Amino acid sequence: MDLKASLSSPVVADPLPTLALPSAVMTFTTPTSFPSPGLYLNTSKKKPLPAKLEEVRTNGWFDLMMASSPTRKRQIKDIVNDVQADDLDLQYHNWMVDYPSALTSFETITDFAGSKKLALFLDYDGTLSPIVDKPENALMSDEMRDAVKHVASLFPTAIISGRSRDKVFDFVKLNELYYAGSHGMDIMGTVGKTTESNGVECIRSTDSQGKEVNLFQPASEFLPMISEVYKKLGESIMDIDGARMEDNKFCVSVHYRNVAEDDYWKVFQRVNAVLEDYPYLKLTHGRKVFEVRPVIDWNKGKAVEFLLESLGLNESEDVLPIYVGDDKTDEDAFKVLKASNRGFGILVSSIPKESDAFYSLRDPAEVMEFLKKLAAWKEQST
Ligand SMILES: O=P(O)(O)OC[C@H]1O[C@H](O[C@H]2O[C@H](CO)[C@@H](O)[C@H](O)[C@H]2O)[C@H](O)[C@@H](O)[C@@H]1O
Repeated sequence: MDLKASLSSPVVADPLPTLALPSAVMTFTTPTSFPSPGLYLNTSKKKPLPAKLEEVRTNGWFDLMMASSPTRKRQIKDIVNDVQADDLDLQYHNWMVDYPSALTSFETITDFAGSKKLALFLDYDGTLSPIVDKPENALMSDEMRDAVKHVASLFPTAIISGRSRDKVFDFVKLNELYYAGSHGMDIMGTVGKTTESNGVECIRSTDSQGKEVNLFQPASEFLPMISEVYKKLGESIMDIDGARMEDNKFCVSVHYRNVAEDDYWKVFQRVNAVLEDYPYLKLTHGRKVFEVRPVIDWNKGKAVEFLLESLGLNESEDVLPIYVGDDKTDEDAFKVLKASNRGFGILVSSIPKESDAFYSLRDPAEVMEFLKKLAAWKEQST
């Protein structure tokens, strides 16, 4: 959707393939069925990870690790130099020509939305809560919670997070939302017309309030493998000061935010070594975190499509989905919206980044302001 240019470019066809579990969700073709635990533990098949450290270096993983989500200390060290600070400011402002602020472009957005029904998708860490050193301290402010609650009373709203669904619910504590945890591999949605997706059946369940819900868990076969690798990874990084693990149910995070820079590489090597034995798991990289997850063709973008479909919003031209997120994994959702030519992404970033989002917001404080403005606009216009 060329929202910035004309607000009306032609709709492009959905390029996403149809999937079917278990074999078709695999992003590589060799295995035709899911291996037994015995097989996948001792496999020597080529893993979908950079094989040699040299290759890894040239592929840019090392640079990524150094650059991702600079620590506050480093940011301060950087900005003590006024000239550098001015330079960064200028770079950011230049970048905003391509990714305008969703706040300053608010009228353009609402003009475009017109009478369309908005559907909101929100990432959690770095979007609704600021990035902090300890994952368990990434609390959402009460003011943010009120803002999310308010928009959710006006538009269908979902949180899509890399965290486990339970954990993200514990942070957000709002029953009026839909939740997708583990990068969309664990969705709790409405009991609507969607009973399956890509060959995976939804499971009928009840939520904490006893309401009937649909659970969609396309990676459930991977649970034993994930808990095994969680244990092995934990053992392998145990001696690295500051490195820590997080169990996100269908994926595992290895955090290195509190590791000395000189040891970053060691963390990567250890993770890589453990994953040598797991060709059915892949490694992605977030903000000072490695994310280990099943090699199924499922991500936050697919989760957005699934939720739109299950909410009965997928076919309608009158729906405008907006996705707000800060991380690499949110790019999958930005891409889906861009390709389907219907909605758009908003990247939360205080530094210039290449993205498939259309707009930007600097930080969670600006996200909150944007949500409040959306709610006020909706209430005024009805
Ligand atoms: O998809 P998200 O909701 O953004 O989850 C991605 C990861 O977020 C969390 O880690 C990030 O936030 C932490 C708390 O601010 C921070 O300490 C860490 O450095 C960041 O990477 C979460 O803890 C991870 O498990 C998620 O994979």
